[in-house]
Amino acid sequence: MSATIIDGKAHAARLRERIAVQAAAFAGAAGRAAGLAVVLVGEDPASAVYVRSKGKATIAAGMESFEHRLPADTDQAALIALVDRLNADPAVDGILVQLPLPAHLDADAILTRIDSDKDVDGFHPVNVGRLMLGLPGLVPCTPYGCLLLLQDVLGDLTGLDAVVVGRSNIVGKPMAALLTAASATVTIAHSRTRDLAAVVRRADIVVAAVGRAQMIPGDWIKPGATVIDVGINRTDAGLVGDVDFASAVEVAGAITPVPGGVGPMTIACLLRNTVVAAARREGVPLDMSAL
Ligand SMILES: Nc1nc(=O)c2c([nH]1)NC[C@@H]1CN(c3ccc(C(=O)N[C@@H](CCC(=O)O)C(=O)O)cc3)C=[N+]21
Repeated sequence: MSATIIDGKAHAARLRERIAVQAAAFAGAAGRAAGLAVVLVGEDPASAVYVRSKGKATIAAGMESFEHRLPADTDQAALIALVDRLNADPAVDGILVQLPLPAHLDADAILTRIDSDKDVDGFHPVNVGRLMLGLPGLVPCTPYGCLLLLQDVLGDLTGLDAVVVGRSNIVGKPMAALLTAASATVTIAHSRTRDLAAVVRRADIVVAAVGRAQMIPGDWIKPGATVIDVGINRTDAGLVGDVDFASAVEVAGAITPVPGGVGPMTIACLLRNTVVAAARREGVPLDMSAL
């Protein structure tokens, strides 16, 4: 039996339509479009591609896009000065500083400098704290997109066994927090986990976010489990996930492809966070059930 393929691209397109409705409602009430500023330091080609598709999606959703491209040798003070300017700019509701930054820059200091109410990545310590406490805030885009896909496939997640493979600040840790808040039973596994195969095998939900090409084979997957593959690995064979799709699709109940799974949801959730941030800043009510 072959798994249902979770169409992240189609799901993201529907979400972007609903966001566009809310973005128009915001613009009508506030007298201006919601604005997203993206900062790219250096010219990593993959980052440039992502920034471009994000800019297009922002405009298509009826929001304003501000792009700031800085040379690779930009120093900390100059980047801090730009963040301060964007923090103070009333037309900017969301700020995203593309990661990874060149090694000579202190990424933590930059992310902490962003106004937490404009932190559409949800990486600021204040938003991380809000997520852990269950307070309203801005939630990291990739894990939020994964949660939406899981709820679409499974409905209520209460009591389900979820294993998150990977403990990064941008995916693994916030993913575990969201699944916990959704009343799943959550295990965070990582490179030091003993008998990872056995840990993954007991999961109803597997979220793979380790960044190692095809490291989770189908025979680790419990029959019928839902598999969310966050990995985007460029190999000679093209773009592949952290899950070995060919073998996993034969065992899973549902699985995201790479590309066309989680990636498009990340961008849609960035737009979602931008309109949510804009509405909170201006005190405009939104239909959050649409988002
Ligand atoms: N501050 C920050 N926030 C981010 O959210 C962030 C970041 N930095 N740095 C880079 C990563 C990567 N990322 C992706 C988003 C969408 C796709 C995406 O839409 N991928 C498509 C196409 C992939 C392709 O063809 O290259 C897919 O999976 O179907 C990929 C990658 C966001 N990131």
